Amino acid sequence: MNESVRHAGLVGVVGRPNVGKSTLVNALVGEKVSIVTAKPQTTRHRIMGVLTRDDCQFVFVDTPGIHSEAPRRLNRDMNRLAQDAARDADVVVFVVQAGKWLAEDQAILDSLKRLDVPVGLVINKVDQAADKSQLLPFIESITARADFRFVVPLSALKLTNLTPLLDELQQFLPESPAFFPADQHSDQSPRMVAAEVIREKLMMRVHKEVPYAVAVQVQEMEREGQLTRIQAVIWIEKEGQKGIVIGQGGKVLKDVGTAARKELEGIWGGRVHLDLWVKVRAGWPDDPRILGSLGITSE
Ligand SMILES: Nc1nc2c(ncn2[C@@H]2O[C@H](COP(=O)(O)OP(=O)(O)OP(=O)(O)O)[C@@H](O)[C@H]2O)c(=O)[nH]1
Repeated sequence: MNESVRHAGLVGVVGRPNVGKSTLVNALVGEKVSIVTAKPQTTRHRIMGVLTRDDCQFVFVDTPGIHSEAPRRLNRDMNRLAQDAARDADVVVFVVQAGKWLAEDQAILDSLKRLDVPVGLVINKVDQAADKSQLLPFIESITARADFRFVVPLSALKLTNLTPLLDELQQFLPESPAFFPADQHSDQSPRMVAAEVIREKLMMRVHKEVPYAVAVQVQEMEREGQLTRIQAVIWIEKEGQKGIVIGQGGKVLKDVGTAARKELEGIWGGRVHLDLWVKVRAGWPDDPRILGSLGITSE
C-alpha cells in the first residue's frame, strides 16, 4: 500500500449513455480501463479506475447510465448498479454533454437529488460545441437546475481541463489510507478484462447489424507458463444474428478473435490462445443466471 496517501475515496461517475463517462475515467486514470465504443450502453460492469495523485487516491466508479425507463431486467439491474455506485460514493460527478440536455439527463439529476451525496457537474465534449458562444448560456441553464458543488467544463477526448476537476474532487476525499497500491489502475479481474476486450472487438465489427443484446462470458481460463488459454461464449439473442457474428466462412469471428488475442497479449505480455463460440439464448437479458455470471446481479 502507498504509505503517503492520506485521503482516499470513491468518486461515482454518473450520466446518461454516450455522454463520455468511460472516456473521462480513462482520461483521468491515464490508461484504458473501460470499453469505449460509439454505441450507447456498452458498460456492463461497475468498473473502477484508480488514480493516486500526491497524497490522494481517487477510486472512480464508472457506472452504466441510469435509465429513466427500464423495461427489462438487464436495464433494471444496470440501473440499480448505477444508483448503488452513487449512494456509496463520497462525491458524484454528473456528466452531461455540452449543448445537449435531454429528458434522460433530467431524470438522472432528479434521482441524484434524492441521494445524500455531494454532486458536481461536468460538461463534457466542449470541443465539439459548434457555437462556442452558446456554451456559457448552456452551462448557466444547467447549473440553475440544482445546487452543484462545482462545475467543470472539459473535453475528456482532448484531455482539456482535467486537472481542475481533480482539484475539485480532491476536497471531497475523506481522510483514509489508500485502498489500492499506487500502480494499480483497475480492479478488473483477468476474466473481466478478457470478456470486455472480446466484446469491444465484436461491437467494433458488428455494431450496425446487431443490437446491444450481445454478451461475452469467459468459461475457462488457465495459464500454462507464458500461455493463457481462454474459452469464451458470445451469447446472442436470435438465431438470425448468428450468421452476422460468425461471418462468411467464419471470417468475422476469426477477425474478432485475432484482434482480441493481440490486445490481450499486449495487456498481459505472453501468448494468448482464444477459443470463441457463438450461442443463442433467447431472452438472455432476462436470465438472472447469465446476468450473475456476467457480474450483474439481480438480488
Ligand atoms: N468530441 C468528443 N467526443 C467525446 C468526448 N468524450 C467522449 N466522446 C465520445 O463519445 C462517445 C461515447 O463515449 P463513452 O465514453 O463510451 O460514453 P459513456 O458515457 O461511457 O457511455 P456508456 O458506457 O454507454 O454509458 C465516444 O465515441 C467517445 O469518443 C469529448 O470530450 N469530445
